[in-house]
Amino acid sequence: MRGLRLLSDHRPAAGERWIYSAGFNVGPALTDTGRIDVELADLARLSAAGARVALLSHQGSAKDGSAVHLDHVAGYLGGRLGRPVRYLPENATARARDWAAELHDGEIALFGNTRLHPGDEAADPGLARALAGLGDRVAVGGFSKAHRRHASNTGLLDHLPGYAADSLVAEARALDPWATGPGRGHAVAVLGGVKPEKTLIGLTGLTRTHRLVIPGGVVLNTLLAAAGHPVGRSELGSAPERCARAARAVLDRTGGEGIHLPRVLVVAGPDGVTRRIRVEDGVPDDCAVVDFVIEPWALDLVRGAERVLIAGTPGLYAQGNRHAAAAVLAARAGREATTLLLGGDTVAELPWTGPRSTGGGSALQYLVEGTCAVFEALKDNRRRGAGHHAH
Ligand SMILES: Nc1ncnc2c1ncn2[C@@H]1O[C@H](COP(=O)(O)OP(=O)(O)O)[C@@H](O)[C@H]1O
Ligand SMILES: O=C(OP(=O)(O)O)[C@H](O)COP(=O)(O)O
Repeated sequence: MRGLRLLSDHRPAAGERWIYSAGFNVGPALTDTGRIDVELADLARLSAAGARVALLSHQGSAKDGSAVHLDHVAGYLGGRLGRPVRYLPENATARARDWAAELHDGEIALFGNTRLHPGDEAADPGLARALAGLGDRVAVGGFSKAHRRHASNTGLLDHLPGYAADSLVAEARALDPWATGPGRGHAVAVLGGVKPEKTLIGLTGLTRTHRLVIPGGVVLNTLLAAAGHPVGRSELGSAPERCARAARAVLDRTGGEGIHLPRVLVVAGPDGVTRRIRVEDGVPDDCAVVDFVIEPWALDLVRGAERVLIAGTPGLYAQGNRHAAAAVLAARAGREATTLLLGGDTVAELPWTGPRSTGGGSALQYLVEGTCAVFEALKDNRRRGAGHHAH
């Protein structure tokens, strides 16, 4: 965390024009509000000092049409902050810049979902420049996207002086003991979900530091395919070839040692009906892996581990495929404090009261690499004195 400008070191003044880059990647159902709650203290402090805050967040993706407007987040924020938070549905237009210029001292307004622009994820410099027109300084929160180099986080840092929000620093610091804690002898990681980072960073990195990795979700499907098992219509995620190469490299390096490959899988047929099959029989062409059975020896290691990380639901939990997840959680009952859940869907879906991080991919990157793209961009921003010509 050295070399960053910290928001906590800055005493905000009335009338200062801030952009606050947040990670409110939560759908209208607001199933889990953790990603909003972590930003409340920073926002309240800026507002109480009279700063004017143009709040920006991503949600969903332009790639699959899952990005929606964020009225639901503004409503929730207003309730929690005890003051109205308007949702202004644009962010890169002259109109949005006018709205930002008209904010009152202490006002917080949430501007359009940045993921409604394909250019956010493409780190379009023109979009970053337009977004930067909403303020004079940027506070970077949103730890859950700290591994991304997108227009709405690192892109803004090309134009404005950047400050690490307390939320960003606090979430990273909370992970430190999990990165530097016991090594192969004592730690177990459960991987799942659908995003490529679970394989590219999680499987690649955690097999070096953890006694046992239990792959689930797309990580398991990718490993099974890499090991030569037919996987039928199983989900292989958005970067199947890169993940397959990473899985093959892990298998070559480890010979499979320290990795749990199940003998029994739960597959769903085209009608959605599930049944158990043996891995050696292969997943039928019209079926997909949705869950699996963890071997008793592996559950013993989960039970005895000093620390357990769970990054991604190991099965399609929300659709009722809960066998692997339930077995892991049952094995950790009474040891909540040493069991960490990472990521949006994982935290929202699994019934767990222990520690959690709002970041899935970002937390894995931080744990494995010791930093994230956003921290490096903030350091670079400070070195360059970036944006200090700003009004
Ligand atoms: N075998 C599987 N096949 C398809 N999808 C899966 C499978 N296992 C888990 N998933 C999906 O992965 C989602 C979580 O993925 P991801 O976004 O990577 O996790 P997180 O948000 O916790 O980082 C779950 O909501 C679940 O629907
Ligand atoms: O949900 C997120 O990450 P996660 O699924 O790894 O927890 C973040 O909001 C980042 O979103 P993205 O993976 O669409 O860039």
